[in-house]
Amino acid sequence: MTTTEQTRSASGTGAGTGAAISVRGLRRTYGKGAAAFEAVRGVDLDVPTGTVTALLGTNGAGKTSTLEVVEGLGRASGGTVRVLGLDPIADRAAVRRRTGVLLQTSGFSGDLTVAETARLWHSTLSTPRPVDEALEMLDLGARAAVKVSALSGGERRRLDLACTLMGRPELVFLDEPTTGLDPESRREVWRLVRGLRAAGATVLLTTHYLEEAETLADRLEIMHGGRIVRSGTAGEIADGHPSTIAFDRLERALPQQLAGGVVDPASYGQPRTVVETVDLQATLTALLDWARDEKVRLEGLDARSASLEQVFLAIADSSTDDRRDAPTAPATPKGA
Ligand SMILES: Nc1ncnc2c1ncn2[C@@H]1O[C@H](COP(=O)(O)OP(=O)(O)OP(=O)(O)O)[C@@H](O)[C@H]1O
Repeated sequence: MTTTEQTRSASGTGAGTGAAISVRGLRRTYGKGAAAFEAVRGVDLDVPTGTVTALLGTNGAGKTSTLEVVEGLGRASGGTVRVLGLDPIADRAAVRRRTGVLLQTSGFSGDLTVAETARLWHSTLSTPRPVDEALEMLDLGARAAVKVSALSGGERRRLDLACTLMGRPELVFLDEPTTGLDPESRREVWRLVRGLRAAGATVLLTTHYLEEAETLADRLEIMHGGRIVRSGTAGEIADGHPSTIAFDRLERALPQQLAGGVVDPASYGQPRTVVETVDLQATLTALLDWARDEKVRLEGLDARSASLEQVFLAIADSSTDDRRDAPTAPATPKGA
């Protein structure tokens, strides 16, 4: 059987029938009084049913703090969250039956074998796939008799995933699913995520791998400083950002028309000349025409369209994280 056949198709939650997750004005504050720190500062997020959404962000941006509230594992200080049309805390049992959660660390006991761990997990679920099948899906069949403490980091991550998918969830939360995996295992996880999506499941994942987000996700949400600062497809997000032309430093000045686009190369991590442009073809043509006329050789010439990586680095560099300085909003208990 394929992942597609195995994944429960939720009645009334097929692709295009609305948002599997809807978050409005989400706030989350840690601590109290002068020590209070507002990690999430008014997040709006919609995850359409049957799609994959990637939540990206710099370290400490607030991804896990957001995800925990949506998963029903943490309380919001303000705002509303609906998951499959339900409240993830008040309707925890109903939501849990229909969702699979992969945390950053699973906490499985190292003393149990892979099969024992999977069987234990199996016993907590209402309509799970068979243990053997779940282990085979993650290529762990041959490791069934091995103690969890003896598994490699990548094998442990695959065991976590096998348990997450065992309950045939229609909504799956994956917090950094491929961290610690080798490239081959990472691609295997990507294949599984695509299979889930093809079966009509909804996936919300966090990742630090931009390639992973670009490859897997229908939509990206980029967080910084507790807020979502960019949303859209990878193409939409990169579109508003300039393309770049880079080459080794020259002994002579560039013509005015090109010099205007020269930026600090350090922001691209390069000790070279970097020219930003919103019209790559026109600027590159002007540069090459000038180089030909002036008999200048442009060593190490490199021209590239805007990438998600550039946008991400620009967000991390330029926009400030003002959470530590700002007063926090009054904390309102969820459901109050
Ligand atoms: N229990 C807590 N008490 C106080 N501060 C916390 C707590 N949990 C998280 N934070 C802080 O909230 C901010 C957001 O943390 P969070 O883990 O949500 O970020 P993240 O985007 O998931 O980061 P990473 O990519 O590093 O995992 C960080 O500054 C973090 O130090």
